[in-house]
Amino acid sequence: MKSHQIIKLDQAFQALKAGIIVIDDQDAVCYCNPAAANFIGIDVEGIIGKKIIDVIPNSKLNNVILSGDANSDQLLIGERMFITNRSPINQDGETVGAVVVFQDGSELQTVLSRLDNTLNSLTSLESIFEQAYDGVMVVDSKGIITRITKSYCRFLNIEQEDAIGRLCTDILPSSRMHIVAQTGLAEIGEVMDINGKEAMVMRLPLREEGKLIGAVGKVMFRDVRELRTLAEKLDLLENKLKFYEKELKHYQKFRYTFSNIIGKSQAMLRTIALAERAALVKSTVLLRGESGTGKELFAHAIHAASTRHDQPFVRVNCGAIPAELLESELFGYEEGAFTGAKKGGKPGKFELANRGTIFLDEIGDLPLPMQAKVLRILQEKEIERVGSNRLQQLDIRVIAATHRDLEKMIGEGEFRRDLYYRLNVFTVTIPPLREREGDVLLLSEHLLSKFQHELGLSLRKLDRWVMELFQLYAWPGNVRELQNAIERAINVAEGGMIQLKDLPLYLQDLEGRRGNTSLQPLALELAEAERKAILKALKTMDGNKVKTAEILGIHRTNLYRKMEKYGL
Ligand SMILES: Nc1ncnc2c1ncn2[C@@H]1O[C@H](COP(=O)(O)OP(=O)(O)OP(=O)(O)O)[C@@H](O)[C@H]1O
Repeated sequence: MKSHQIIKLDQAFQALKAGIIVIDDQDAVCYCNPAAANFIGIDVEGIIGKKIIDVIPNSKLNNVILSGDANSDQLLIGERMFITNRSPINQDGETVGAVVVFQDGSELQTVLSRLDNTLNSLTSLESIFEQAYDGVMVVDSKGIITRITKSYCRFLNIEQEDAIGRLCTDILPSSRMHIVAQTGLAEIGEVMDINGKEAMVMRLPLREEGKLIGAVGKVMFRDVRELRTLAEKLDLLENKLKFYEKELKHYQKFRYTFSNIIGKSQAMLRTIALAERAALVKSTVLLRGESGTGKELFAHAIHAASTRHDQPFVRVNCGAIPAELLESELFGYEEGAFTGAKKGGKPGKFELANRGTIFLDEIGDLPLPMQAKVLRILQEKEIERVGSNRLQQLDIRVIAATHRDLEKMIGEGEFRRDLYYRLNVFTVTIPPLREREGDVLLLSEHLLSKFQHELGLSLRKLDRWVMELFQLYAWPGNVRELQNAIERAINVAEGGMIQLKDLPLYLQDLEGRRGNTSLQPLALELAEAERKAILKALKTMDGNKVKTAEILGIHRTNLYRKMEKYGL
């Protein structure tokens, strides 16, 4: 029975994954199972009978025989680490040998190093939790505080160790963390009283595998007044943004189409037809015509009817931008290009108009040095911001306009001939109002209803004399002048009719030459002839008023008075 048991025990040892070695009191190995032999790397037969020190030099098994005490630790055999357990074997009160059981520790080592890593991450997370978040509290499902940041404790006037383990309402009566931990419903942006201050907080439920396990609360703003200031700032910024967006849209969008151009006279119909053709091609368009004839209106309409209508339309008034700013306005600049340059730089008008149309209004007023630069861009179709050496390709359609006599300017060296040729590809000349038969009344009606609509007034009409005067007058300021006269008249007229007395004084003066009862077209004809004569003389004398007065045979002050009267 006993031997039967021993055989079974030996079989069990043979099968064991752990290594077993037994030594006698002479330190010689008397038993070694296959697992131990495998760990050591020698056959069982080669181990039996050998001194343990020759088999495993650092086994420390002989110490167990000497001390008679069991111990356990880690043992390195070659590169591998083993967990060892050593025990003395006693017989009749004497130590007759020792047994060591060793088990592969590599798996344990992996687990241990993972645990080490986890502990390290936990420490980092703890300090992040402390530092990154100002006031954070975590409670369990019953509302007991399990974690709370030091700064929150300072805010609540409590020690961290006194807070942990307490019910949240014990340290903060207005707390609702226990409720969120029960309902599972987040509360975000709630205002609560903390130590007499209105703070803004958020409370979020914590779940593990779908089950509610507690809640986390965070102070978003210690004092809602901070938030109000912030909101005000944000509001201001939003408003500014909206304003600039609107400005940009307004500025980058066409405002008129051909349908907004009023005119049925032959001269005007021909001009519109030509401009409509210009809209269909990509060529540069040069709009010419006296001031106030509608050149800008045509530029918008041409862009609106072109394939680029959904791209920017950027207008540059070449005469209105100071010469020293013109370059940066047109070409843009890089950050740091000059003192006062905006952070991040600024795109120029050409860049803003990319893929769309640039309208170079008053091109005749462009200073000579800039004419050369603009010409280069029109030729090369690429742009370089001020302070940059990066060229940007441009896809731009150019419409230019001027009321000035470019040919004369070229003769006087004020306008570059090469730029003139570049611009003078598709020229549309808009006739002055006095050459558009019938258009004055048509435009007057249109402008009357437009202004009345804008001002919310009931319909007013032009009386017979005003109509007559409007048709006789030469309108040197063209549609703009007519527009101003009608706007003024609408504002001063009483009743349903606009009369001569409602017109600007210089127009009334023309009318003043008539008799008291009825309009005398002859008087108006005379006035018109006088106006034309003055205009012609002024033109011939290049605007020199002393010479003009001389040639007309009138005194200079008289000339000034008449010029003012005729709006010259
Ligand atoms: N045919 C028209 N129909 C309706 N409104 C017109 C017409 N022509 C001009 N206007 C209006 O007259 C005003 C002057 O027109 P615009 O500014 O286009 O003239 P311009 O030739 O560009 O003048 P300037 O040479 O002084 O810049 C604008 O308010 C415009 O809307």
